[in-house]
Amino acid sequence: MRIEWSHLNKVYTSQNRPRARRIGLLDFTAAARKGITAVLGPEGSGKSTLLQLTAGLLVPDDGRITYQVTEGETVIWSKGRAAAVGTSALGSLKSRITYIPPMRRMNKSISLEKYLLYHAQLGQMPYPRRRVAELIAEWGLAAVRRVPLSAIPGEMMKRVMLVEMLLRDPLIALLDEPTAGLDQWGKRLLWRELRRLAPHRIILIATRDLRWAECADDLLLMESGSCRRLGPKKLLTANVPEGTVAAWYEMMQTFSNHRSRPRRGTFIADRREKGY
Ligand SMILES: Nc1ncnc2c1ncn2[C@@H]1O[C@H](COP(=O)(O)OP(=O)(O)OP(=O)(O)O)[C@@H](O)[C@H]1O
Repeated sequence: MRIEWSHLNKVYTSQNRPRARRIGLLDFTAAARKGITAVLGPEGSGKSTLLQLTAGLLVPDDGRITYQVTEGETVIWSKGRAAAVGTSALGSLKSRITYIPPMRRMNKSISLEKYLLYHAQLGQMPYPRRRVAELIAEWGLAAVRRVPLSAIPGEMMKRVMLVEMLLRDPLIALLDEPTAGLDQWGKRLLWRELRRLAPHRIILIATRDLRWAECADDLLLMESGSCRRLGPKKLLTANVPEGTVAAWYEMMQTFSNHRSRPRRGTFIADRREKGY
C-alpha cells in the first residue's frame, strides 16, 4: 500500500479577482506508506490542499496521485482522468477513503444514532447496532444520540465524524486537524484508535498539535506548497537533543527563517543562482 504524489500543482483563483492567484501546491512530490504520516507545516503551507486532492475532492492542475492499493491494483487521480471520467476515476477506492475536515456542521434532520447505523451498514460492519452503541458510549455521545445532526454542537461534531470514520473502516484516512475541539480524553482515545488502524492503512494527519503528532510513524514537512522533508519520525527526531516532534519542527523552522531572510543587498534572483 502506497500513495505517490508526483509533481502536483494546485493554484486557486478567485472568481471575482481572476488575476489574484494563490498557490495551494507547488511541484509537490512525495510518497506515503502504510501507517500514520503527520503532515506538518506553517499556516498556508498546503496541508489541507494536499489532503483534499488526495481525497479526490479537488482536481490537481498538473501532476498525478498514484494509489497502490493492493499488489497489482493501481489507481490514478489527475486532471486528465478527472476530465475523462470525473471522480469515478477513483472507482471503488473512493468509498474506502475517508476525509475529515477541521470542522463541519451538518444540515440533516436524521438522528445521530440512525446516521451512524447507516454508516456501519455501509461499511458492512458486523453487528452494526452493537458497534454503534459501543462507540456512542465510548466517545461520550450518549446524551445526543437521538438528537438531529443539525442540532449537534460544533465541537461534538468532530467526535461524530471520527466515530463515522471508525464505522466505515477506510483504507485511507485523511484527517485535517483531528484534535481541534477534542479534550485530553478525546485525544488519547483517537491516538489509541489510529494506532490500532495504522498497521493496515494509510493515515495522513494534517496537524499543528505537535505533541499529539508523536503518534505518527512518518513526518512530512511542507513549506510553500512543496515537500521540504519526509522520513521516519524516529530518524528525523534523533537529530535533535530533545528527540521530540516539536523540537525537530522548531529546528526546521529556525533554518527555514534563516534561509528565507534575504541578506542586505541580495536579490531573490541572486539567491536562487547561489542555491540558497
Ligand atoms: N478555497 C481557496 N481559495 C483560495 N485560496 C485558497 C483556498 N484554499 C486554500 N487556499 C490558499 O492556498 C494556500 C494553502 O492553503 P492550505 O489551506 O492548503 O494550507 P494549510 O497548510 O492547510 O493552512 P492552515 O494550517 O492554515 O489550514 C494558502 O495560501 C491559502 O490561502
